[in-house]
Amino acid sequence: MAEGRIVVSELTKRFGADTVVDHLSFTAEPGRVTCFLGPNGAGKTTTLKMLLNLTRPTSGTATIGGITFTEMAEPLRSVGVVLESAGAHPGRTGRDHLRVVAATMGLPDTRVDEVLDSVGLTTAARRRAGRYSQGMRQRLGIATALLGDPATLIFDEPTNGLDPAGVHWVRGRLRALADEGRTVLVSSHLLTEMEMLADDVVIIAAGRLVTQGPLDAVLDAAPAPDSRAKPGLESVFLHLTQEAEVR
Ligand SMILES: Nc1ncnc2c1ncn2[C@@H]1O[C@H](COP(=O)(O)OP(=O)(O)OP(=O)(O)O)[C@@H](O)[C@H]1O
Repeated sequence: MAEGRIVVSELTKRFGADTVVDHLSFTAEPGRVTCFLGPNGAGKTTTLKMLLNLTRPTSGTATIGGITFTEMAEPLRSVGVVLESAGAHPGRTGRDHLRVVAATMGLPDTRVDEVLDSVGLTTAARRRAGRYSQGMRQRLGIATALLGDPATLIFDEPTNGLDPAGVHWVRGRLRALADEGRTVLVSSHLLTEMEMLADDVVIIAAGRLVTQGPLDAVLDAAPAPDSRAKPGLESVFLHLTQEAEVR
């Protein structure tokens, strides 16, 4: 699955006079969960949109497996995406939603049943998506992203609004997907949860890279708030992003 590597290089986005992503470069590697972190308005969603060709970069490049999203012959089979806003039609059952998406990709209904099973949604699959709990909606989103067996998965705030069991489940699922060799990029604000999940972190503030690297290395490099304890991701994040904003 090495083909799923994400490479963001000198990516820049301006809206009028505002530079919201500023010469940003980072990578997300196959077989690892990379957590993409930054304060509100830092440019995370804009970066993900450029990666997925939902917004055109002002300059720079963002590639997945060496090519841009637009260059992919079968993007839905290469990249699975779970964005916060994405959802099924409320009047459609979960299974029917997946069948419609599968049909556009030329996939059989047997694949729908496989992904339903893999996210634990088989029994709820014949209920209308409009009646799903937040946790079921999140599982359906993940099932949709997995349909084409993509090498790369991109999640925007995957644990927002979930109860502790739901959060635990999503974390386990994302870990398993990375362990299968997939590239997993997760954008989130929830630092404690990300600390339990991340192999690598990419932290941005005001559109610029603040730091990136393996979680342990990022934590080790940070100045300890006191000599007794190793700092956690939250204190490192606050320290680095506040420092970046002051500059
Ligand atoms: N279409 C647009 N036109 C003008 N400004 C925009 C547009 N889209 C985003 N922005 C601005 O770009 C900046 C970055 O927004 P973005 O949504 O990428 O940040 P974010 O890191 O995802 O934030 P959050 O964590 O709050 O979702 C913000 O200041 C936002 O107002």
